[in-house]
Amino acid sequence: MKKGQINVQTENIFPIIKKFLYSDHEIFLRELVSNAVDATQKLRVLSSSGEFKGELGDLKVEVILDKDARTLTIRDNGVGMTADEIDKYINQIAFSGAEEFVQQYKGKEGAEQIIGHFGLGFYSAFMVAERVQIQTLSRHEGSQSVQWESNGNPEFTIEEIEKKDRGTDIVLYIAEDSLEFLEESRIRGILDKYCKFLPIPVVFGKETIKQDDPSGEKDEEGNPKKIDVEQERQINNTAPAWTKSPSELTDEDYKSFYHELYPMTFEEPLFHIHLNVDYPFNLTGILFFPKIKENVEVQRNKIQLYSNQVFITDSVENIVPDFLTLLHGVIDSPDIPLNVSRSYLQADSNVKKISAHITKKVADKLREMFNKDRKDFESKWNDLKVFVEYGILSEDKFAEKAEKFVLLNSTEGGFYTVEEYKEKIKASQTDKNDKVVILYTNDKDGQYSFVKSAKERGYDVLEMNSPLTPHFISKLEQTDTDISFARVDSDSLDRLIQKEEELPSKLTKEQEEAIKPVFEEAVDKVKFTVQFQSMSEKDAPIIITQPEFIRRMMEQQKLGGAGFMGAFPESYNLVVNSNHPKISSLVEVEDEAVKKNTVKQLADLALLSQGMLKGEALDKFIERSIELV
Ligand SMILES: Nc1ncnc2c1ncn2[C@@H]1O[C@H](COP(=O)(O)OP(=O)(O)OP(=O)(O)O)[C@@H](O)[C@H]1O
Repeated sequence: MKKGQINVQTENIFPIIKKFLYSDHEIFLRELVSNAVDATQKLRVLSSSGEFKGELGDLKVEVILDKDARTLTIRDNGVGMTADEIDKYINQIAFSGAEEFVQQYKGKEGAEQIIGHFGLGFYSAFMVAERVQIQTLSRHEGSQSVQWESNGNPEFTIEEIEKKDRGTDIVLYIAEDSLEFLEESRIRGILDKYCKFLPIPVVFGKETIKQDDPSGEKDEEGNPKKIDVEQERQINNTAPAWTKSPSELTDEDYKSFYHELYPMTFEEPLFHIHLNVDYPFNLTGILFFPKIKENVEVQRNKIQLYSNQVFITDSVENIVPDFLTLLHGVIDSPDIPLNVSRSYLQADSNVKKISAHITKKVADKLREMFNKDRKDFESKWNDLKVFVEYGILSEDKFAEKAEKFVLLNSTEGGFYTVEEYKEKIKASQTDKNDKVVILYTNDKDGQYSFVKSAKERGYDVLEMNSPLTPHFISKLEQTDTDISFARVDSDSLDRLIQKEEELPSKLTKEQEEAIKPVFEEAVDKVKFTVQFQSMSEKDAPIIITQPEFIRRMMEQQKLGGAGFMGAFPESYNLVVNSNHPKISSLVEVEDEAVKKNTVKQLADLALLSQGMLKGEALDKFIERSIELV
């Protein structure tokens, strides 16, 4: 047997790093600015541990665009590098000086905030530059400044230069195919996206601000005169709200941070959760609950993922549980790697732990709000319900906890937990098979007559009109097999909540069969099935129902999630109340035309009461009604 070591040829691996390491070329700026921030943070750590004795000065990172020279420079006044350090950290790909530093200074304040991990980030510069220079002066006293240069061949040169200030300039000579990175607006956009909350000031370009005139001159109204002053434009807020402790922040601070995150959103969030975990992983962040209205989709992709205040991504699907993507806010964890690829992120075990933790925190927060101030919780319920229902449907762990605070809303106005509601209606709405039948409407006005009849019988009707209702109630039925849900218009009340006693019918089976064809003729036979039922005389002569099961399946299918059933044809029951005087007296009518007309009119009225009478049929109905008047 022979042992060996796989040999990596730099010439071959280099193009791969350049082209494929990051799918998005703009990432190079995030990497270089992160390195510059690291370099200044390191200096802070060294200074506080007494190893660096010089002046820190104003630590900052500058991004400088020179369109004429076609260069983009990232400048810092951090630790700098000696020629030896360049050799060690830059010339050896995938040897991370950052990782080495963190190991060495473990436990020292600030050391954990170092961003780099892999020792690859610097080379992302070659995704956009045809030539890169590092001009650097190390923090060590009496150091010689040096310049490293390479066109990514991968040969490099290193030479002594004159550089007075401590720190590093990374100079990118932008390549022909990447000229977009010489546009000020493009660079500004990238910095805004990735660097908005970095812990060291990052400046780019200039801005004009108004300042009191130092000469002390006053305007006409006697106020200090303002003059325009040009100053460096700082991109970032170095101490964003999530890095502070909740006790330092007021509700207003949270709201203004929300608007800092989403400048284009005007609505206020409902409430927030401040995350702060040290163990078993590090995580900070603030999650905001937006008002979730009907449309679930537009809300997504608002959570921003950061690692040590460096923006990573805002498409967090598959990283946090699906239902959490409805929330807004920031999650920051140094344990989330600055990603090499998305699939890497998804597979990362820390990322998985983090998402389980957030799910738990969110459920706990809702539970706490419910327990602490139920009235307030109820007042927010309309905005919360889609989120909670979605959570229950998609995460079993969340569902277990949410059982205690998910609310049902009666059309009479009250809010009940499932347990409370069951208790409330048990006496009147338990059927002969001991099922507690929960009646609901998704459209109080559209199903008005059904809701009214149910109430006249002493039943309660819930209002359930979220887009997730069909899935949600199926889930509740699975969890508690003692209950079943039925929309008020899905059958006659006698059938929906079957009791022992059945009313006797005023018509014999033969009589029903004899007049049935007249009803069948009055409506579209494919869509409607005619049935006779002995209901109360006070109920309507005809009602149109749509069986709960089929309708729910159709709705679930529309939402996605029950696609296996194939398309359902629209189908309804035309339920004829054999005890209604208008129906029972039909058998005595001799004149066929009168009989037909009466049935047609009654059927149309039933359709009309449900908004199902349209077009030509409606027009004919009106004509016939005028005739009758
Ligand atoms: N501006 C800089 N000032 C001082 N040292 C730097 C600077 N940029 C890079 N370095 C050194 O070069 C090393 C390699 O940088 P590189 O970006 O390739 O990797 P990294 O930052 O360690 O990890 P990552 O790939 O996660 O960014 C750094 O760890 C650091 O020691």
